[in-house]
Amino acid sequence: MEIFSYMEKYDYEQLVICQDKESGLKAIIAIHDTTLGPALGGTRMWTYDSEADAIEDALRLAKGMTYKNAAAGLNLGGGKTVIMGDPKKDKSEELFRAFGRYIQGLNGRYITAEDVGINVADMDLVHEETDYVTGLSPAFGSSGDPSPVTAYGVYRAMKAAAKEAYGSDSLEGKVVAVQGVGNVAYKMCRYLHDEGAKLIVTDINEEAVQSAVEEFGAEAVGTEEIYSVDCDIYAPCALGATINDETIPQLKAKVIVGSANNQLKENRHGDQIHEMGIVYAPDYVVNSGGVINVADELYGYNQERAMAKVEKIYDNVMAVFDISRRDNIPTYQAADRMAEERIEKMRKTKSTFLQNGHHILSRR
Ligand SMILES: NC(=O)C1=CN([C@@H]2O[C@H](COP(=O)(O)OP(=O)(O)OC[C@H]3O[C@@H](n4cnc5c(N)ncnc54)[C@H](O)[C@@H]3O)[C@@H](O)[C@H]2O)C=CC1
Ligand SMILES: CC(C)CC(=O)C(=O)O
Repeated sequence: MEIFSYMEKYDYEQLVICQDKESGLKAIIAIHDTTLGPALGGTRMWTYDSEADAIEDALRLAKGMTYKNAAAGLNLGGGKTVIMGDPKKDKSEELFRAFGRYIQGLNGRYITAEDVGINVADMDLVHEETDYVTGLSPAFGSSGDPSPVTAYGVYRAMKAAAKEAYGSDSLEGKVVAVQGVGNVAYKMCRYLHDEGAKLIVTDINEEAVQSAVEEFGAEAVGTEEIYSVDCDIYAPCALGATINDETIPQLKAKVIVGSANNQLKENRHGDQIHEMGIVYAPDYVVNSGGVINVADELYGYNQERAMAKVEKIYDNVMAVFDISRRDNIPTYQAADRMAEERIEKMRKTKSTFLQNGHHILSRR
């Protein structure tokens, strides 16, 4: 990848490569756009095949956060970190504290939280070195693990998409094919099961699958089978790019709603599923519950206030469907339009000179 051309094409602000020999830290912090405020986005720890893959993932995820935060109505820009390493083997206090020092060095331009491979205890270690971290233990007066709230938001989004596709938002009797039953999806499955949905699940982690079978009476299928099962709703909840040339022809679902980031491999796949009449609830509108919850920490965490905003994910998804119908565009474009319009309006508002500026972080 030609890094500068890529950054120029999608208007990225900054890419920070962090290396610490002592702890083995190899982290990439990508900041996409800070028009709305400091960039907030989680840290992912993953065994990437190459440095180029890691950089590309950080960049793509950071841009997604700009749109997610804007569409959710947050006064925050978009950024993300990836740490190259195996979350089962390579974690240490030194690594997370070294990482925390790099974040502190950005002086509030970027605030982090959990993502795949990272937990609350890891973020507590990062907090030893920086204030610019959220999703800390409730013992710090913080909001804790964002995944239960993300799960609730995805469930609400699924109800909105069901309303759009079937005229009723009840999920009773609906068959939902869940790809990846990790932190978010497992909790999402509980809401679906309680409402009477039938679950088909897959995961590379056998234990997680077994638990879903036992607790929710889910049917287990292989990782490649999940695309072609007979179902009403496909819920991609593992990693990104699963809506692609190979999988689209296999899909039987009428609705796609899941927690994974960057579900469309390319935009043209969003066009394709739109033409097929599939109701696609755009990923970053659907999975914004976690970031809405951790962002509330910046005002002094209040669970009731945060959950009131998470409830609105239902309306946000509906607003995307309305824009899609009004402008006759696929839903992924409708979501982008909603986010971009907000960023542009705020860019104009913020162009008025203010002596000492005002910053969301000054409230902490
Ligand atoms: N945790 C959160 O609050 C948020 C998570 N997300 C996104 O949701 C997705 C899931 O996140 P978490 O549940 O936190 O992560 P997780 O790591 O707990 O869960 C992911 C699950 O997918 C499974 N998996 C990986 N590759 C697979 C494959 N090829 N086929 C089937 N299963 C596979 C993993 O074994 C794991 O159980 C990620 O894309 C993440 O970026 C988005 C917003 C917030
Ligand atoms: C998990 C979050 C708190 C933020 C994030 O990185 C995301 O929404 O993808």
